[in-house]
Amino acid sequence: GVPVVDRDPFSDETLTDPYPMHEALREAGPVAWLPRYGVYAVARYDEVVHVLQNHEIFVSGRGVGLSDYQKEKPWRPPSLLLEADPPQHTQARKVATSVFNPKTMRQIREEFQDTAHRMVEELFAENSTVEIDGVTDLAAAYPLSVFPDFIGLSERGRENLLPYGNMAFNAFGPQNLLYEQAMETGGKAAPWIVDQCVVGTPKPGRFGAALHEKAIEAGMDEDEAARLLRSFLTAGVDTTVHGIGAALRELAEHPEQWAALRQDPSRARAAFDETVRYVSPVQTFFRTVNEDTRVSGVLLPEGAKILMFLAAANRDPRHWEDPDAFDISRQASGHVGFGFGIHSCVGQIMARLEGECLLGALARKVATLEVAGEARLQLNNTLRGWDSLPLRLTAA
Ligand code: HEM
Ligand SMILES: O=C(O)c1ccc(C2CC2)cc1
Repeated sequence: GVPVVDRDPFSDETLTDPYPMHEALREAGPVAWLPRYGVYAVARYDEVVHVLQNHEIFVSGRGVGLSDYQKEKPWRPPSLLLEADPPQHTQARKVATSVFNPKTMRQIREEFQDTAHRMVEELFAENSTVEIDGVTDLAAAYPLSVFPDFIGLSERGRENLLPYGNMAFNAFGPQNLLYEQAMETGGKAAPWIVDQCVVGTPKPGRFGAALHEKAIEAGMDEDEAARLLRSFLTAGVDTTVHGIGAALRELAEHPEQWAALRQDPSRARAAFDETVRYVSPVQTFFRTVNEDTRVSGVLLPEGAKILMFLAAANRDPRHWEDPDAFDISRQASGHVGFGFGIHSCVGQIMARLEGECLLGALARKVATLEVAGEARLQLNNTLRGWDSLPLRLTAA
């Protein structure tokens, strides 16, 4: 029979320190059974990639959280990207990438770089040694400074973005206390998000309006065009905040890696990518088995939910050399921190741009980056990231 791993991936204890569970899951076998939630689990690199690649069998249209949309009502109208299968997904993805693409990133690169440099400079306005909170002062401040303007959101109400994203990411998990609390707080942020997605609301000439135009051109109605933009507001902020926060934490915890980045700031993009592999800000996602199938000999019946441990796959010793080493010179390509296959992250080009700009600015302007106190995790059913990160920085 299938190896049973009787652990709760969504408990505060496991969310705080998931590594023993990742090891237990990888060692249990290619597929495991989680009796706590009645779902299958894959934690080895090869099996996670197998599930992500076979999107006709392991579908997204029935929800990529614990809830099966064929059996339960979604908490909000399903995403046209994340919670859709071909052919609907194919059309939405084509519209998304017609505006969200490398050319667009080249157009905004200078603006993103200037904002990062200015933000790092301002840290040292009063003193050449400062103590900051790496989350509020940098990891959250930077994405919230560049992303809403890029989309063309109204100046007022941007404080709704993080709570709304936090709700969406908790909603992929079970209806535990984290879920309930996030739905309460995020529910208050939802009206502003919904309003900002309405066709005609985003500032003309910015990405939100451009996306709407392309969606309407492609034959979507205004509700679909609004829902497509909702995807970017949902996924576009909490993820990069946690990705950048994770990079600051790991660089402060590994002085030799900080020194390597200082020595060559052009390694900033690679440092961010290694962070996404090593920390995996998006820890897990589900798929639903759409027809009886076998994975490494294990029969998975139609209707089964399968939980993919992206973070465990990103440290699988069967795939990675010295997986638990944070090494910015590693060739991290192929990691599943941004997913894999047809649903792979459509925003990764922006996440990488933000990470590269912020870490590059730090590497050029900051001599030392040190931990200055106890960091505090922000627990979430899907995301791993810091709530606060005391750091001490000295200017170069
Ligand atoms: C460090 C930052 C980020 C991480 C770790 C991340 C991670 C992921 C992962 C793992 C997936 C695959 C989900 C699945 O297979 O079901 C995904 C998809 C997606 N991401 Fe990201 N993401 C990040 C940043 C962003 C940003 C900045 C945006 C938008 C501006 C974004 C928008 C999306 C969208 C729309 C999808 C769905 C794509 C589809 O289903 O075709 N993400 N992301
Ligand atoms: O389309 C969406 O609403 C959406 C929500 C969350 C994500 C996570 C994976 C980053 C992606 C897309």
